[in-house]
Amino acid sequence: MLRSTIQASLRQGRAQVNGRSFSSGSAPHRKVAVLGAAGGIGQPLSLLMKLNPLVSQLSLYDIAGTPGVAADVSHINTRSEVTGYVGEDQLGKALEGCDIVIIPAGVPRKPGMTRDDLFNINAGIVKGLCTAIAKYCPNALVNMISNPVNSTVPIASEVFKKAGTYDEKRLFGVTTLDVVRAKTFYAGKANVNVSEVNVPVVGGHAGITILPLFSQATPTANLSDEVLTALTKRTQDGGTEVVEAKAGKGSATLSMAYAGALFADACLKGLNGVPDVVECSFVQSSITELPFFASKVRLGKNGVEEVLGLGALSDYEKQGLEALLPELKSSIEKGIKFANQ
Ligand SMILES: NC(=O)C1=CN([C@@H]2O[C@H](COP(=O)(O)OP(=O)(O)OC[C@H]3O[C@@H](n4cnc5c(N)ncnc54)[C@H](O)[C@@H]3O)[C@@H](O)[C@H]2O)C=CC1
Ligand SMILES: O=C([O-])CC(=O)C(=O)O
Repeated sequence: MLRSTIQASLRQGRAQVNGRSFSSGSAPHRKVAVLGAAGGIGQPLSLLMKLNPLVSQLSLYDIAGTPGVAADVSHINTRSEVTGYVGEDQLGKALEGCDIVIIPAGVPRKPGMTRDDLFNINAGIVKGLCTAIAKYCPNALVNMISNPVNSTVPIASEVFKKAGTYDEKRLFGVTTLDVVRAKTFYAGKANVNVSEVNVPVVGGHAGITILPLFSQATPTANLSDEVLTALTKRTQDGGTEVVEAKAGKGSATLSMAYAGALFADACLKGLNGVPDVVECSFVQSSITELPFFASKVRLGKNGVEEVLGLGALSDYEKQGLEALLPELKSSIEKGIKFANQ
């Protein structure tokens, strides 16, 4: 995982790709852009991507503040060359030749808001950035962090369709933070080593659309229904827990940067041909009646290699799945409608 990759790179300047070890200089060239790089997520995410030896070129773009962030991050003695780009005039250069574009651009929540309350501002931001991606790096994998993910991913798909560049294998809503939280909370209650925990989280990325499948969690533990319900609710409300604790100063940034860096690292490994890279993500899907759905996805050289099924669900999880479908459907439709206005 990212942690071991980073440690290995710092110790030896080497990267593991497809079971082979490359010196950092000989791993495949990979350009990664962070759009919104000067923000609360963007800055620590830029730092973590700078530590990733699979990245050779790091492109940091924002509407303000990127020269400083790029100068700062560029002094770190790791493989990638860092360039800062500021303002729309420089967006094309930031994107040209990108293998992966990570998008944490947009406004965060304040207490009392839902993620959907961000739609009016963030939908336009995402539409603009995706229009540029279609023009300057149509083959890049897009990692969408900007909320509401349940709508911004459908917006991106429509923008790409209109531009004639849509490839469903290359568009991802980043739901890794839900998995990170589910693992942490589960380990606490199950009293197991958190580094060994796996929990799939499916559905979408807002409230009840976030459905952790604790019945499939490993290592297994005999938790009561009451505990499983509490764990599910805490995972669904994890974002709100942080928004309230930050009391008006934004939403999760550090844990999101970690989660975003993990997901981008998985995408890089997939591109580089590492086998059996599986992460949960909100992607075009046919495993439910909805056109987009988060589930386990096998990543490969072209992005999504396989969307994996849900596996066996408990009765509680089956009910959660039924309950989330209408809300997720309407968020998806809202995004599609906006993009086609
Ligand atoms: N997917 C997930 O799990 C999570 C998603 N988020 C979302 O990530 C987004 C960013 O959150 P923060 O970094 O905390 O916000 P922030 O306000 O600290 O940073 C956002 C950055 O985006 C930039 N920006 C605005 N318009 C832009 C444009 N057109 N092009 C490029 N950059 C632009 C701003 O200048 C700012 O630097 C929010 O929408 C938030 O809800 C946050 C946490 C978790
Ligand atoms: O809750 C928010 O607004 C930010 C977010 O998506 C999360 O932390 O999961």
